[in-house]
Parts: sequence; C-alpha cells; structure tokens
Amino acid sequence: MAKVSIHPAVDNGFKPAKKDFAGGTLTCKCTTNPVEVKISAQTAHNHACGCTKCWKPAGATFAVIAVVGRDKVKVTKNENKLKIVDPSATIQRHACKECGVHMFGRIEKKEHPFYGLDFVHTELSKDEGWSPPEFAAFVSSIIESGYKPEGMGAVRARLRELKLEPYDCLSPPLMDFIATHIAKASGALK
Ligand SMILES: N[C@@H](CCC(=O)N[C@@H](CS)C(=O)NCC(=O)O)C(=O)O
Ligand SMILES: [Zn+2]
Ligand SMILES: [Zn+2]
Repeated sequence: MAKVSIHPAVDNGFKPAKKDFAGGTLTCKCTTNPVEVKISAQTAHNHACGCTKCWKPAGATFAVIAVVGRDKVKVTKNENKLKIVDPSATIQRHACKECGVHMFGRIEKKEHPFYGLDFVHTELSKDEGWSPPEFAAFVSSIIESGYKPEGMGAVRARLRELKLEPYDCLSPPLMDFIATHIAKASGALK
C-alpha cells in the first residue's frame, strides 16, 4: 500500500528550528509580482491542520500552519493583490487573488483567546530555521474535504510515526489555554 501523504513539507521528515532564528520572507506562488510578507520573529505552535479552511498546496491532505505576533507580520510587496477569503470567519485569511495562497490569517476580535497572533505558512519561505510542526489538529476534518473515512486509521498512524500526535481539535495545551481565557472572562475562574 502506498504511504499516506500528509503534506510535502512533512512527508520526508522535517528539520529542527535554528537557534536564534529571527524570521524571514513569505512569497506567494505568482511568477510575476508575487505578494511578499516579512515575518520578523520565530514562529510558535507550528502544526498540521486538517480543516477545510486553511490553505494547503495542491494535492496535500493537511495544511501546515504556525503562529507569530501580529506586530511581526508586514506585507512588503503587492499588498493590492490580497483579499480576505471569508470576512465572517474568526480568522481573516488574507489570500493572493491570483494564486490563491493565504499569506497570513488575522484575528480581529479583541476578546478572542488568540487575539494578537497571526497564522502563517512558513513553507512559503526559502529561509531555513523556522519552528517545525509539533502536532496535528482537526484531523477528522480531512473527511470534510473528501478523505475516505476508512483511511483515517492509517492517517493517524502515519502522523504518530512523524511524531505529530493527532487531535481532532487543537492540542491539549492550546485547548486548556482557550478554556482558561473563556473561564476568566466569564468569572468562572478567578
Ligand atoms: N471541521 C471544520 C473545522 C473548521 C475549524 O474550526 N478550523 C479551526 C482551525 S484553523 C479554526 O480555528 N477555525 C477558525 C476560522 O477558520 O476562522 C472544517 O474543517 O471546516
Ligand atoms: Zn500570488
Ligand atoms: Zn485549519
């Protein structure tokens, strides 16, 4: 049986983060006038995401996505080519109108637990040293894109082999972080 493919940037393993790595440049897939975004920090919480909303390269089963402070993200070229994919979504994904690549996702709701963090795909950068993926989120959601449910056992086994523990939502530390934020806002937790 053919090996389960997760994403071209993880299928053959991935390199560890470079010490003191301080960011790089993301470029969309347009061959002329590509959109360029400069990230001036190392990313965190890089992970595979199986949801239907995150951008992935053609043929990939999962997206690979990390977070970085929104003040560290600057569009430096061809900003006019960006448009928000779904303005009603929590994460406003700024995509290139021509090639469709999502250059960054931003949360504008100040009360959201992840407010202040942008979502970025570091595979769009030639720079080496970015934080590697740590887990897999929204794994069951790949079925919503048409993945055969009977293949899920093999997908989860492959993710574990790659040391990307599969979760059907986010990882426990991130779920706890969200719940803590909500409980503090409601007063349930003091
Ligand atoms: N099962 C849904 C899950 C979508 C979802 O909740 N995605 C997560 C991970 S990216 C999220 O935080 N979405 C917020 C948003 O898209 O604005 C799908 O695949 O479409
Ligand atoms: Zn483009
Ligand atoms: Zn996602």
